Amino acid sequence: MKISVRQVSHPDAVRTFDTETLRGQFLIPSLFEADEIALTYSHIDRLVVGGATPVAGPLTLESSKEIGSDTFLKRRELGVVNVGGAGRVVVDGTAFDLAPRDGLYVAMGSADVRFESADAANPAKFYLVSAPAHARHETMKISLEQARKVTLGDIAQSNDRTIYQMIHPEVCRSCQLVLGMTVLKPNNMWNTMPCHTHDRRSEVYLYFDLPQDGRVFHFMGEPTETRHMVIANEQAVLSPGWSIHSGVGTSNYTFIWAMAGDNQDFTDMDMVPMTELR
Ligand SMILES: O=C[C@H](O)[C@@H](O)CC(=O)C(=O)O
Ligand SMILES: [Zn+2]
Repeated sequence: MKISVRQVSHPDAVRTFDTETLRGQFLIPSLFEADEIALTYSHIDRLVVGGATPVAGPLTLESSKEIGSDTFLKRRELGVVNVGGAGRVVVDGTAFDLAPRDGLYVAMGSADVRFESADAANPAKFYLVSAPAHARHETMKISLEQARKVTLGDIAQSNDRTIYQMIHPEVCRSCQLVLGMTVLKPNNMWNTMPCHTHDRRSEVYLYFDLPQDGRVFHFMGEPTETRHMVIANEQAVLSPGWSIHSGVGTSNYTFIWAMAGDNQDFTDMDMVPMTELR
């Protein structure tokens, strides 16, 4: 297991960042490395973001100095979504089979968490997002069928999409984490435009289902100081509460959004009028 730490950036500093600095602060370029649990510990709401990619054998979630507890989930909760081939997560001896796109909420206090692939030739890729927690809620598998579905957008604005709310108060209880998957229909490229901020919560996006040479132009920054990052398949981007988070792809794609902070109200967004954007 490896873990790297990202400190926070003040929005006044971000105005001066060049491309490399911007990417160094906000882009997580590599999450799914064979036989590795690769994590980024961000100080925005202490979100830990990464991937577990078991190929040769199972992988175990370990704690570390950065986490500060003897087990990773002693004071944390974890959201998992499988974006690879079929796999299994074993939580304190209970096995949860995760087909592609299945999610799992792992309760605070779970001591032993293992990740396995069903087929080494088509390994599972477990996307992981963890936030600090103060109470135990039950570990629960969440398929897309169980998720709360919201359809938004239309093809004329190239943003016809389905939002699957997976870790959400109406689906699966959690302390802080709210997580889901947004699937754009073919010929639709835009997500989250008109855009928003929510200073009460930080957010992280994982973009996937892009072809090898496909890219998402992801927009971030204060509404009057927008910047972009060019993002490839299976890369993640951190979004502090003050930043917009929206993107347009060279083809349609899927992304997983996850949030933590002061509330779990998905609709608590400060919409940015188009006239305000710069
Ligand atoms: O705060 C909510 C998040 O930004 C996303 O859920 C938005 C999203 O999935 C979309 O518009 O497609
Ligand atoms: Zn948002």
